[in-house]
This record gives sequence, C-alpha cells and structure tokens, in this order.
Amino acid sequence: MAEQGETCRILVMASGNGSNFQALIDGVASGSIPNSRITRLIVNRAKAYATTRAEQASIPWEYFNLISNGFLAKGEKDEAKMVEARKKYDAALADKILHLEERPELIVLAGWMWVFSSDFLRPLEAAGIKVINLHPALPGQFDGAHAIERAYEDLKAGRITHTGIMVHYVIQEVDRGDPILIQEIGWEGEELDALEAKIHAHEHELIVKATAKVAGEIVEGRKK
Ligand SMILES: Nc1nc2c(c(=O)[nH]1)N[C@@H](CN(C=O)c1ccc(C(=O)N[C@@H](CCC(=O)O)C(=O)O)cc1)CN2
Ligand SMILES: NCC(=O)N[C@@H]1O[C@H](COP(=O)([O-])[O-])[C@@H](O)[C@H]1O
Repeated sequence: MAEQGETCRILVMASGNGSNFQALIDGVASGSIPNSRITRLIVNRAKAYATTRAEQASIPWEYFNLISNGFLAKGEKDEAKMVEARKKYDAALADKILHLEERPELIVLAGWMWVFSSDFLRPLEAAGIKVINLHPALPGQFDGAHAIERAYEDLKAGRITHTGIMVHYVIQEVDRGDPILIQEIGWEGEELDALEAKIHAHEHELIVKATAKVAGEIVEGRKK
C-alpha cells in the first residue's frame, strides 16, 4: 500500500478547546504537514471542544478518563489509591494505543493536561512511538500547568523580559524533554488576555512546523 510507506500516522491527545488540534488538522489538509494523517483523537475531558473539531474533520475520537473509566472512585482522596489509579490508567491508555488497528507512529500532545508516568511512556518508547508536546514556555522556564499566567506575572514584575513556546519530546520529567522547536515571544506590556492570544497564534504555527519536522524524519527513517 503506497499510503503505508509514505504516510506518518499521527494520534493527537487533547483536553480542551483544541485550537492546536485544529491547526494540525488544517496543516495536514494544506500540505504544511506532508505525508501524514491524523488517525485518531483521544481526550480525557468529556467537554473538550476538540471532539467537535474531530467530528467536523471526520477523525475518530474517544474519551478516556481516570474516573469515568473506573480507575479511581469519584471523590477518592487517598494518596496511595490515587497514585496507583494513575499508573493503571496510564498503562491502560498505552495498551489501548498499542492495540489500535491503526497504530500511530507519532503522538502529539496538543493541550493534553495530564502528567504521564512511565507506565504510559515506557511501553510506547519500546514500540518506537514518538511522543511530542506543545508547551507555552521556554525550556526550563515555567514547567507544568498555567505556564502563561506564571510568565505574565514575571513579565509584569520585571523578572523576565520575554517569554516563548516550544515543542519538545516527552520524557517523564515534565517539560524537560529535548526541544524540537523553540520560539521566543516578546512582551509589549499587554494584558494577560492579549498575551495569551499572541502566544496561541504563535503556537498554531509552531505545532505544525514541529509535527511536520518529526513526521518527516519518521517517513525518511523508514526508507533507510
Ligand atoms: N511525563 C510527562 N507528562 C506530560 C508532559 C511531559 O513533558 N512529561 N507534558 C505535559 C503537558 N503539560 C505541559 O506542557 C502539562 C500538563 C498538565 C500538567 C498538570 O499538572 N496536570 C495535572 C492536572 C491538571 C488539571 O487537570 O488541570 C495532573 O496531571 O494531575 C502539567 C504539565 C503532558 N504530560
Ligand atoms: N502544559 C501544557 C499546556 O499548558 N498546554 C497548553 O494548553 C493550551 C491548549 O489550547 P488548545 O486546546 O486550544 O489547543 C495551549 O496553550 C497549550 O500550549
């Protein structure tokens, strides 16, 4: 099958609005992400608008959640039970992906708000599946969630003069995987909402360029 040899199968994971997922959909359609196909979307939040975007693009999607799928009882606060539930959820999610009829070669985290344990990352690494993540901060600057808000506070306080975004390989240490592409973003004193809008606009470009880069390396690597 010609498609098999020339096409990188991409699975996207998202938790919210999905504007970066939409950028990937549009990037594949326009040829900005050549020789690639988004085979599936996985969300961990039922109300993620990304699912609507998937349906509009005829991309299969599924919802897989720690509580809804029975890994943790609603309201359970016991720390040990939560840690164990997260590991089982991660292992089950990896197993799900590995057993898909169309197994992905690349997973793109596009606003996926869940920290993975090695129970997810190790099986995928063993299967040669690359995982990359879009993060709205520069390497080592604001790891974790709410990065834009934290950058804004430091910009206002004069502790930093600019911020940025990156797409990086995913390792267990959150947001510390090798960067693939980095984009610095200046601050002209704008308020948080305007800064967020500027950052999101740059994100939509960077996630397409980074995904195209990695997908291209995967397809080229297959020819060797
Ligand atoms: N092991 C890794 N997992 C993930 C990485 C990573 O680099 N290594 N990147 C993140 C994406 N991310 C930042 O880019 C990120 C997302 C979410 C969180 C977080 O604290 N999540 C909380 C829940 C927060 C919420 O529900 O609002 C959690 O997982 O308990 C930190 C960083 C994706 N995963
Ligand atoms: N730490 C991960 C993180 O903060 N990711 C951020 O979530 C947003 C998702 O927007 P979207 O749902 O519109 O694509 C994006 O700003 C992305 O950088």
